[in-house]
Amino acid sequence: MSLLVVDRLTKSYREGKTAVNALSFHLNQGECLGLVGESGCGKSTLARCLLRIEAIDSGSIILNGQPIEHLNERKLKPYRRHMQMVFQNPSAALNAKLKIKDSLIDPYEQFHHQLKLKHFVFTSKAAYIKQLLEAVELPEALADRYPHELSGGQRQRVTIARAISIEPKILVLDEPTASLDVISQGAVLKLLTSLRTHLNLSYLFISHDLAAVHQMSQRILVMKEGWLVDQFNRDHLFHENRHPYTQELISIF
Ligand SMILES: Nc1ncnc2c1ncn2[C@@H]1O[C@H](COP(=O)(O)OP(=O)(O)OP(=O)(O)O)[C@@H](O)[C@H]1O
Repeated sequence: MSLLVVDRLTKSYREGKTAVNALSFHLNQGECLGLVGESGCGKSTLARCLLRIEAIDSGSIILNGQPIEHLNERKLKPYRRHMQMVFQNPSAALNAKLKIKDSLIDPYEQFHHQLKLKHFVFTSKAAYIKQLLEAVELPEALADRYPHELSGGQRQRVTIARAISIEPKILVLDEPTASLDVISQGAVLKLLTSLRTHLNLSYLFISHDLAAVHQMSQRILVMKEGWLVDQFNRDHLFHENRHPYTQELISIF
């Protein structure tokens, strides 16, 4: 059974524009599914819909066999834990007034009643924070700093540590390296790949960068103007029967 099944998901904004059109796909346990498309094609809207940050018009989102699209906030809470998101801009995602350790502990404090951690061990707040920082290859000393005292790459590692802290099944990664320089981008992608294996995570990896999506993913979805126009195994990227739009993306690969 797939971990996440999305069936004919549709989302329009008030202006009448349909940002996501009858989109269907599935995500299997342990895989990285790439989603590529140019700016404005609806990638972030889809991500926000999956996380139920944004209401959908129609379609269904089935997480672990349970339709979640109509659940109210109270009933949604047990499912929220299983799907976490990493945003493009770590500065916006972290509270500037909180020390790193306080941002990192926040998901645990929200969800600890329902957590059965398998990888991390909670013996004390300090010991747990130390494990989280180690997992994303950051020095323990950063725990007492504020976000502005970290580099962009370090800040994104903190948001990744926070997302994995409650051991979700799925990470929705929305352009997680777009705000970073090329060296940090490569390092963060490498870290994400290693975390997926070690924590048995599944990723929806969203990017406008086909090369990054190809590097990270086992299967690839291509979106254009709200529609899913192509989907294929990563090894089939260069097949001649690719959609013309995918071929256009390949030409600027
Ligand atoms: N809150 C909103 N209100 C109205 N229209 C919106 C809103 N958010 C997105 N849109 C529109 O929906 C479409 C899809 O936007 P979306 O941000 O999902 O695309 P994207 O592929 O993630 O783009 P980018 O890569 O630039 O972030 C765009 O036409 C955008 O203008």
